[in-house]
Amino acid sequence: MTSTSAAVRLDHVVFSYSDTMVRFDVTFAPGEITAIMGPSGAGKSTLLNLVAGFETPREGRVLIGDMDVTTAPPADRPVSMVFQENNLFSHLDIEKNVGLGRSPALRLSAADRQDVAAALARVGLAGMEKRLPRELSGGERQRVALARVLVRDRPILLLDEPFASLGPALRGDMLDLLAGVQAERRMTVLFVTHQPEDARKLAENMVFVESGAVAVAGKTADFFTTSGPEAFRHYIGSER
Ligand SMILES: Nc1ncnc2c1ncn2[C@@H]1O[C@H](COP(=O)(O)OP(=O)(O)OP(=O)(O)O)[C@@H](O)[C@H]1O
Repeated sequence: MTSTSAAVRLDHVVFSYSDTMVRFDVTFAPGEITAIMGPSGAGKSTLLNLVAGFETPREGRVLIGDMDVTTAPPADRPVSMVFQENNLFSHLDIEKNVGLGRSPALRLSAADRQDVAAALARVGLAGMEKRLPRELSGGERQRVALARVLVRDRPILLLDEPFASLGPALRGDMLDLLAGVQAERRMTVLFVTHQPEDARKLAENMVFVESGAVAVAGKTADFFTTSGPEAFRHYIGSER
């Protein structure tokens, strides 16, 4: 089971909430991880919501590979999403929460159940199938969300500060897990984070969003040199 890599493109997209307008014209490299950084309120979550289909552009197009998904409902897009929290249904055990990635009605074949078990083992949660989300730590809950991504097996993964509420050591473990999973599946990953070191560790590419638009896009390594973009250096508080 392998997702096929696909680019994500926002082609001259314009979108507005009541008093905020964003304009995005950007392409995310297929099969790679791109960190999306920028000040609070810059429009990072809005960008992910446009790709996921929770918001629809007023102008422009959203493309996933060759597919124009501009007006497609979220369920029809080849996308998985993990938020900072509340990814799981509290009344369903872990196995069912992961199974939802395969069948929203939880009609699971024997092969589906095997995939659920394999995904839970892959994220280090074998044996916890019957627990409820409240019986897990915050880090374990995010592992469950990742296991669901694995059984869903879509080519695009959107992550909105998924590890922000975890301590540094745990965050490091989760980044390693995510890097491993991405290397196996070659998903196109858009990873919103406020942590420069997370971007540096995980993401080959970086998109810096400011005031509702992409201010700079490039290789992550270039952002961290002394001649990296000034807006980014200012944002991370570096005077280098
Ligand atoms: N549902 C909404 N209705 C109206 N305005 C909204 C809505 N969601 C976001 N906004 C506004 O759109 C702008 C961009 O918000 P967004 O959540 O995309 O920013 P962000 O970069 O993800 O911020 P943060 O880093 O704080 O999560 C903000 O000014 C915000 O107040």
